[in-house]
Amino acid sequence: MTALTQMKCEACQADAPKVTDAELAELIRMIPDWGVQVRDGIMQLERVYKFKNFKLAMAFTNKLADLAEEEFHHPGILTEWGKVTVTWWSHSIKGLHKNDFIMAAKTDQLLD
Ligand SMILES: C[C@H](O)[C@H](O)[C@H]1CNC2=NC(N)=NC(=O)C2=N1
Repeated sequence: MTALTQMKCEACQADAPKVTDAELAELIRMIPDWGVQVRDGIMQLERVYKFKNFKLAMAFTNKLADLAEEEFHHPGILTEWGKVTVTWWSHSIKGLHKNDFIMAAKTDQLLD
């Protein structure tokens, strides 16, 4: 199977299918540092990245913003001194699409 980081996000229409439970179980194993949260009934992927200070946290945030624009798929981002909380879900389907797993894997690559 192609690595998530080699894939591109597809345009996610409102009628696009959410990932199935089986797909979720397979995909979440590919991004072991990410967790699944449910907020207001919406399933989301979330990871907290730690940094030495605010400047480094902000630099990561800006790289993530560029990635989101490149893929036209956007995360929730909470940037604080020394940490950045990143949350991925698909607004259009109010849940998780494969795009969110692709973007979580690509977010991890920003640390390289
Ligand atoms: C208006 C709508 O949010 C936009 O068309 C795009 C842009 N970025 C997006 N990002 C995410 N995470 N989900 C979306 O459904 C989405 N849609």
